[in-house]
Amino acid sequence: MEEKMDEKLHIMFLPFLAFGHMIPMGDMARVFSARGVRASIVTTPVNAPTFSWTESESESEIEILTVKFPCAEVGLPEGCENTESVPSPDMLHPFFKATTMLQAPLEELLLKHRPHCLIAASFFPWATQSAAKFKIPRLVFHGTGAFALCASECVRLYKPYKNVSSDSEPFPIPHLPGEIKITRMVLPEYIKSDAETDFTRAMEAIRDSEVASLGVVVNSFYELEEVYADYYKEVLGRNTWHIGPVSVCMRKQEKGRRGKAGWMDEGEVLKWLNSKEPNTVVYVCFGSVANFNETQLQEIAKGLEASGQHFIWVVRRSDRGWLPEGFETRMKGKGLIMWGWAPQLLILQHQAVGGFVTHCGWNSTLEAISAGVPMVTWPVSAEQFYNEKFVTDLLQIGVPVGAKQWVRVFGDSVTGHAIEKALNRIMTGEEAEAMRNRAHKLAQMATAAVQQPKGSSYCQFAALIQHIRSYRMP
Ligand SMILES: O=c1ccn([C@@H]2O[C@H](COP(=O)(O)OP(=O)(O)O[C@H]3O[C@H](CO)[C@@H](O)[C@H](O)[C@H]3O)[C@@H](O)[C@H]2O)c(=O)[nH]1
Repeated sequence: MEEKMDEKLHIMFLPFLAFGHMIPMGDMARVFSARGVRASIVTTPVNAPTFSWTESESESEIEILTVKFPCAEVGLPEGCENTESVPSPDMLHPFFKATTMLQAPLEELLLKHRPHCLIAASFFPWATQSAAKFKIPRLVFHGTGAFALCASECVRLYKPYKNVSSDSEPFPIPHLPGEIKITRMVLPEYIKSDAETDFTRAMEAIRDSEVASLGVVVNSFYELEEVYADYYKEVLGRNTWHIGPVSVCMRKQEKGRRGKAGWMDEGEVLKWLNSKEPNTVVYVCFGSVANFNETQLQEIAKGLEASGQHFIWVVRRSDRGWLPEGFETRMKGKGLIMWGWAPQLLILQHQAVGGFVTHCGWNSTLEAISAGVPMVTWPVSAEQFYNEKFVTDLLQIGVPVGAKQWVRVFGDSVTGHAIEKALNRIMTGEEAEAMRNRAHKLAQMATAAVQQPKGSSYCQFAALIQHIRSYRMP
């Protein structure tokens, strides 16, 4: 590209069409915009409202560019434009196919707007090549932290699961600093199988495009995972910039507007929390993908009731028939069920919240770390079992509930008693106190990381901008 030192830098964002990507990339675009960069986000019409944090469009500093999502072309119902609205697991394949068809419309936008850099989600492996056609560098956004990126790459490279005799035999992840032990049960099937499938080919394309890209932006901060940030960069050879936690930079009025509209007005939720003492409420939420069957939901209800703790529990369905008899009446004032979606960031940051039962999606994990809240870890799928190890073994700010099996969407079964026990461990007693102290220190570090002029993420952001400005595509 031509000399660009004087013109306003323009970064185009292409988030994957899932809340776990759209939310942090939206936050990230806000961070870039707040630091004087022109930011635009490419998405589809149904997902566009996810990126409107302000009352009116004219107030927004971020340009939203929409492209049509080819639902009909792949046999998806009209309006099915993000992973949450995919009606059944067998429709995920057409959904992914439709995402590959966004390549041509993206290229039209790249040609028209000529950004200085494209930050695209890892699930768009073709984005590196598309951007290169216009001599635009591409950065990759994975959505997860350096620890999980390193752990999964070491498992892929060294295949340690081949040398154990049973699914439950623990083995260390070779070459990964820290003697981290896992079992074959926490690995997805596609990793363990030698068969070549569409999925394994897609994963390979993702890796190749990452290597060919300008580098990786990580929503995390260097001090949190120093050893792994260095390992990812120096041993695995990826150019990386840790510029998070991006959610910490969101303005107060934007925090309740992430994702989609909640089941309850945020003012009402805060009022309810204000009526509780500090560190007495448990927040229970499993992100935007994981799900549980009715038996498991009943066990969660039993565990919450038996623990005696106050709680806010987000349940991603609207029918109530499965609730234990009289549960809502008994829990009146004590517990709040939010049917659908909650303003998670505001809840985690409230002083009444003292514990978080989480599936260990990276955004939830990092949001809890940044808010100084200890966790009960209940991983389900994706890279969540690695994040659990990070929280429990390395950071020591959480206790595992005991989920042992990687499952695509529906979580492994856990008894109410196990939930009650884990809740008591993070909420009361000496162990809880020690975890809370460690969590508070990490939260202070997270805030310091994004602060000017010396915060590590603040500085890495400046270095990234400098790198983009001076970079010349070969
Ligand atoms: O009621 C809710 C539920 C979720 N959230 C927000 O939604 C995001 C959820 O993200 P995450 O915790 O990462 O969970 P998933 O939605 O499951 O995210 C997917 O994407 C992540 C990033 O790649 C991965 O780490 C996960 O494993 C993967 O399942 C977070 O910002 C939450 O604050 C809300 O605001 N309200």
